[in-house]
Amino acid sequence: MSPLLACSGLTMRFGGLTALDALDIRVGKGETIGLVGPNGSGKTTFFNVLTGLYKPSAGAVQLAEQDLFARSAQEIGRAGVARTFQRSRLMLDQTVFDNIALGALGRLDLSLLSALVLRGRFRRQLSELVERATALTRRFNPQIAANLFKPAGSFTMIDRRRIEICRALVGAPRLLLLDEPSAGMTHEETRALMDDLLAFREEMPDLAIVLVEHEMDVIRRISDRCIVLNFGKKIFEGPFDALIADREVQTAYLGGAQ
Ligand SMILES: Nc1ncnc2c1ncn2[C@@H]1O[C@H](COP(=O)(O)OP(=O)(O)OP(=O)(O)O)[C@@H](O)[C@H]1O
Repeated sequence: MSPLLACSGLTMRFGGLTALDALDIRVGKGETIGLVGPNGSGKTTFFNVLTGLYKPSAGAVQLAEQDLFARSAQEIGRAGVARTFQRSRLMLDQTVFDNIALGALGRLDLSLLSALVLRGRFRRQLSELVERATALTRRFNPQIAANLFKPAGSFTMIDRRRIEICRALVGAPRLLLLDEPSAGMTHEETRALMDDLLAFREEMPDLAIVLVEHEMDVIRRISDRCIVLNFGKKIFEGPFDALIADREVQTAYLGGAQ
């Protein structure tokens, strides 16, 4: 069976710097991949290329056999790729609902024609979106669902992360890219968020996840398979236990690789 995501020879150059070097990465439907590597190894660049923020220099990207190489961020989003960012991108003075609704923009018809002429359909779309946002946030924390129209800034750090994940999920993606969800959180908060994600995966078994994370405990708990990057190259692919034992990975983390 062909994988959900298939990247081959994926390369991203910034002038003389090769940030992604002929990467071959495959992700199956429902699989969770832990993507690790030292600082500057290309993890976020991989996400930026996959989501259309950067135009790759060479290679091929397919999602469910649909060619996504160098497509626009909107097209890629519509094809089913969603992400969260390392640094929060929530609009803190806007409501939780407004923040989550942004994740569904590509799938809604928000044209003036729709708003003026097809008012019934427009209202239906909006109320469906409120229902979806309520259901999603309730899975993570009922308190968020109960306060959907309060500003996102009035929530704790972990709830803000949950809201960001809900924003990524509201468009019903097939592939979810999580960029260091534990950043800025305590160990307890990280553990609670991982519990959420594990519970979530049970409910959405077809959703594929690529998780960038420095916390090895998180990678161990949540990944079906791990991939390690170093200087934009894939240096390891396999189960977590083998990653920990791998000499090249150890050298990359301790420095002095290459
Ligand atoms: N827009 C850009 N312009 C020029 N160089 C860039 C750009 N984005 C990333 N890079 C470079 O590409 C390389 C990979 O960076 P990237 O942010 O993808 O690494 P990372 O593995 O995500 O690191 P970290 O773990 O610190 O987030 C780095 O050398 C970085 O400086």
